[in-house]
Amino acid sequence: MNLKKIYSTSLSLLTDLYQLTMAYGYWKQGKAEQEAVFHLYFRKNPFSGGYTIAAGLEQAIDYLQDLHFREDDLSYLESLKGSKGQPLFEPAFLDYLRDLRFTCSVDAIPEGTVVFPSQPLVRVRGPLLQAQLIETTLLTIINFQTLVATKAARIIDAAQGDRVIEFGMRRAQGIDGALSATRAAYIGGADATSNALAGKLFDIPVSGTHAHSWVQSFESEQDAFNAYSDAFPNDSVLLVDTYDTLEGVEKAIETARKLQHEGYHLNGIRLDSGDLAYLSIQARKLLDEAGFTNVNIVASNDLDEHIISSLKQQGAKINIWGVGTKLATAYDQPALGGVYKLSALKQENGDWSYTIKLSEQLAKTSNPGIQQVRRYYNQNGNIADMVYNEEAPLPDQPLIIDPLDITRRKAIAPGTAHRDLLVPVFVNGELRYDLPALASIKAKVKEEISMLHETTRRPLNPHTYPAGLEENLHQFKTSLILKLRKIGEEA
Ligand SMILES: Nc1ncnc2c1ncn2[C@@H]1O[C@H](COP(=O)(O)OP(=O)(O)OP(=O)(O)O)[C@@H](O)[C@H]1O
Ligand SMILES: O=P(O)(O)OC[C@H]1O[C@H](OP(=O)(O)OP(=O)(O)O)[C@H](O)[C@@H]1O
Ligand SMILES: O=C(O)c1cccnc1
Repeated sequence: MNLKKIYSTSLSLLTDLYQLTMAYGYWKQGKAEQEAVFHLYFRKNPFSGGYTIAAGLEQAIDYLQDLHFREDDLSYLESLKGSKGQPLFEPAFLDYLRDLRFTCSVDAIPEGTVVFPSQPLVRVRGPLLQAQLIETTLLTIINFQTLVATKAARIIDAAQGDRVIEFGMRRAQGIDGALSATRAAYIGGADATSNALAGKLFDIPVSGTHAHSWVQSFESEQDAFNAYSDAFPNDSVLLVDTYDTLEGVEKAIETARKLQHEGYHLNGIRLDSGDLAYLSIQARKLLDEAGFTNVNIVASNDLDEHIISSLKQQGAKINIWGVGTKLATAYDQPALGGVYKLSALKQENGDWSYTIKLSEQLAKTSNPGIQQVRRYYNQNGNIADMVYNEEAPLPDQPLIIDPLDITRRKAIAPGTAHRDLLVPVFVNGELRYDLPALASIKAKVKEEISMLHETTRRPLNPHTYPAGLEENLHQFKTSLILKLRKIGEEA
């Protein structure tokens, strides 16, 4: 399959087959237009961290806005056969799909917001068939970008204000993995990327050094450095570890002298192996002694937030961090585990019927209702988050209950400042959301993280931020669980 063809196709079939078979079933049952509410949320902060950064909404919006089945999609569906060779879908259903346009209302938490487990990042309300159909695509977009944006934020925190360049494309999960990872890493705080297409598509600053092959292709390391700096007299970062790192630094200093003589300056050196603390300290000493105090020291080699923190503690003299594999692939936790669950269905009499998915594990039992997330804060930062049912009245003094440990409760004093996190994105299929620029999403992440207590930010065994269900919603959920368990026992 030609890559160009993949990237120009409609995304309507970028879904699991079961979304289409359920759509057919709903249509046959006359349930296609029944109003339903789904929520997209995750159950656990990734990387054993204390917070998560929401990302991916812009691409989710793109997908929803363009949701329609083209003739080539319909021909493909027409060609699908059941086990007895009969067509999987009847022609009248394909006609229904041909005319289908997205008419749901969608509320979402803006990209770059700090979020916590069980909070809906996206709420979809509309015809059951449509709201169901979009599950997998929303999840594939939002799960991955949220994961990588969170990883990036942790790495940025560890770098304590130093520049971080994302180098991950070669190890990313395929082409879209690379592009999405670069976008999400930039949102999470990376300053630049080596990925030129992502630079072009998303207007992300691009940056880079050179590879070992550049040095290997010359007679000597010195020739290689001089030649590279001839091409980029003020923008060369020389990779010094092809043969012997500290000898490489000496040669880079020679090139820096040559550049200085010609009225230019060496931008930096890059270390890519060995003991990065020791080598950076020695390299800094050599550079400083030669008068090149402004030459940057870039480091790369399987870095992540833990190694960066350790190198900082060891007094490493690295001021730019190139981070690839472990960022772009979210190496230590390659999936977020976000889910999309049905929580309400409109009955014929116009009343909502609330639904949950039971599980032996409390964490896996979904929440009912038409949910909103309220964040309480004061001048020192965030106090607590509460998921509540928008359809039920809220008490003056709400009580937040941790769904996983009902003894963990937080009462909110009347008048505490708050804001609701889910904002309207589509109203009956019409886009009503001004997409923020990537740079402002990135700035938002910084601001959002600054609202968290340092104990919630710490990478290891962080304090659990108070986030839970409003008491009435919690009680309603408990009563639904008990009722459904009883039904199960009677059956
Ligand atoms: N001082 C240090 N403290 C903690 N971790 C370090 C330190 N120096 C380097 N590291 C990390 O240790 C790992 C060492 O990687 P590795 O075993 O591949 O060694 P290497 O010297 O880089 O070898 P190679 O030449 O194969 O790249 C990398 O993840 C690197 O970032
Ligand atoms: O280590 P990462 O965080 O993924 O950063 C990107 C890596 O990619 C390049 O080398 P490559 O991995 O191709 O070769 P190497 O392993 O021999 O250095 C670069 O020199 C970095 O080491
Ligand atoms: O520009 C670099 O130094 C670079 C780019 C990709 C991967 N590793 C390093």
